[in-house]
Amino acid sequence: MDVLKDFKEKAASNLQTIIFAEGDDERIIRAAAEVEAEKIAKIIILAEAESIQKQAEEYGVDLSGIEIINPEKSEYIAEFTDEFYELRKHKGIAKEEAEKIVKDPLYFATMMIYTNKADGMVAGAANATGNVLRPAFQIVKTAEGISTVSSAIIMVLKDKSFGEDGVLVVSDCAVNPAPNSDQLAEIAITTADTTKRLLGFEPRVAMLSFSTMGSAKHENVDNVRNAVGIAHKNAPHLKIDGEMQADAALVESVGSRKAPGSEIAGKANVLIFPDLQSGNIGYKLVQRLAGADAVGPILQGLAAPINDLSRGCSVDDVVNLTAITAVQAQN
Ligand SMILES: CC(C)(COP(=O)(O)OP(=O)(O)OC[C@H]1O[C@@H](n2cnc3c(N)ncnc32)[C@H](O)[C@@H]1OP(=O)(O)O)[C@@H](O)C(=O)NCCC(=O)NCCS
Ligand SMILES: CC(=O)OP(=O)(O)O
Repeated sequence: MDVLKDFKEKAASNLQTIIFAEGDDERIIRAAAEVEAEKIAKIIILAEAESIQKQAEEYGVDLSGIEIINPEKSEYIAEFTDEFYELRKHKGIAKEEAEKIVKDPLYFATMMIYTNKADGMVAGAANATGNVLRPAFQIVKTAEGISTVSSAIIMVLKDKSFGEDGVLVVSDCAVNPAPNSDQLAEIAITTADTTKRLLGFEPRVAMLSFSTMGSAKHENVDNVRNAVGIAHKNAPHLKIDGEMQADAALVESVGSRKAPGSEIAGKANVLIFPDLQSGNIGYKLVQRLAGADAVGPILQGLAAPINDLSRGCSVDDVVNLTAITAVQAQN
């Protein structure tokens, strides 16, 4: 299974328009040229035309075929101001403030999605996650039936004995700092759905903790245990189990000792972290120490495909996340 190659091929089979909001970042410029050259998606990039062309020349990359829009001077500003004002006037926003906000590249790009001028968006190489999330929450909002937006990361490991032939989906590593049991259950169910949709394999979801099946007592453990109960009630068809430690989730011999009888222990291919501290730290440790590819964060539960990057991303990370965003946009 070469999931990253598969995403690129699927994206190329039905080209979507993806907008990059951070046109002054070298990795974004290089990735835009690569995505266009490999015909993974059609790219719109937000930048000042002269300045980005100068940068592209300096890097020796070709941006021909890529649409460049300067939000400050765009013909869409009046339309976006009116639309954004309508969306946010209940929060007491003034028209002048709305105009200033939609010129911000992250808001402008999100308005491009909202008004169907682009199919998906990738940002976060130069901006912290919260700055990418806020316009998404305010403008495109949540998909039907979703109350908590979260994120999934596809981890492609060197060791194929873990997860699904070396692929693990982990969540939530980017959005919810301290999810309660209801939110944790929703994160687990949504991540199982993302796994099935994007990767096609049957999710086996482990709800992680520092305790396995009652081995430790603490309110944080209770939060995870309650989430497992809620997830079972709300999605009885899904294979979800816990609470369990990471070794019990991933290693058969440990899983059978700590959680005998569990159909997930030792076989998990989806890991749900109990909170954002463990999730964000956990995925970065595996990425950096085990040399895994970490694609995402892929936002789940938004009404449109808008995805975040880590500021530590490489050009390859941007290209891979763009392919996934394009595949999401096809659905
Ligand atoms: C997501 C985040 C930016 C929102 O926090 P905030 O700026 O304090 O915003 P608020 O809580 O006031 O919410 C802003 C809006 O987003 C909505 N919202 C917040 N979290 C949400 C979630 N998880 N799902 C859906 N909607 C959400 C709120 O309902 C609100 O909507 P409204 O403005 O229409 O009323 C914040 O939770 C955050 O910073 N998360 C951590 C991001 C991060 O640093 N990750 C680590 C690196 S990847
Ligand atoms: C996902 C993430 O951790 O993003 P950043 O590195 O930009 O904070």
